Amino acid sequence: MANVEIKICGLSTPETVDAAVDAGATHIGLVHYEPSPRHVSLEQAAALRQRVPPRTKVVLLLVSMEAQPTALALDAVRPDVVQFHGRETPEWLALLKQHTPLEIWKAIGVKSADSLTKAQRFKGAADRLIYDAAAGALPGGNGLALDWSLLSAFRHEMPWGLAGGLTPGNVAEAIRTTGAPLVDTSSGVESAPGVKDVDLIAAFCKAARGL
Ligand SMILES: O=C(O)c1ccccc1NCC(=O)[C@H](O)[C@H](O)COP(=O)(O)O
Repeated sequence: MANVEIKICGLSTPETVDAAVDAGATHIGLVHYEPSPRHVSLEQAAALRQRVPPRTKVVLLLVSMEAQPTALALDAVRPDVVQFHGRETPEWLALLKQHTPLEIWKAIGVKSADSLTKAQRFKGAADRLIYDAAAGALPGGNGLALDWSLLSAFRHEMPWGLAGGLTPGNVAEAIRTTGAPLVDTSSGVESAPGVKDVDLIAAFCKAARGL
């Protein structure tokens, strides 16, 4: 578990970005999606991005945005990775890939083993798949876990990560069960929706590393 990558998602304040970086998160996520309690404007996202040292990668989350606003968002924030969490198709992502050097991640809502098989159509279009629980009230960030046994039984052909309902208390077991090379949390390190807790962020990173 020592080498597992850790993404702390839905950060919206300088203090919690610093806490994630200090705790050794490999990625921090900024959600640009107005209905989310974790939404940050492009201006806020760009300012938070500036605080992050090069060893920590910045992931900008977008949901079903058109091409022009996507390009504007990437230009304003200049993330290392763009994660799509909506209805984006492999064709759309493949087109975007021709126009940006950024890493492209695609979130997949997992309901059954079939969800994993179907997600392989993103091969060549996305650089990594993030397996999350199926969408609830929001496309992501619902604090719901997927059935981890589906992932342990699957032959992964693409780089991937595990999201959905991960907490400091269950992340070690999730890694043991699924073999996830990257774990991603949002509500599991919050004291209320959209309010990140610096102690929970530190505890999550420690637990993910098996410390
Ligand atoms: O976090 C949000 O509010 C959000 C809103 C819209 C799209 C995606 C969103 N989050 C994406 C993430 O990568 C979360 O970390 C992932 O869904 C896990 O969330 P959680 O189950 O709360 O840990």
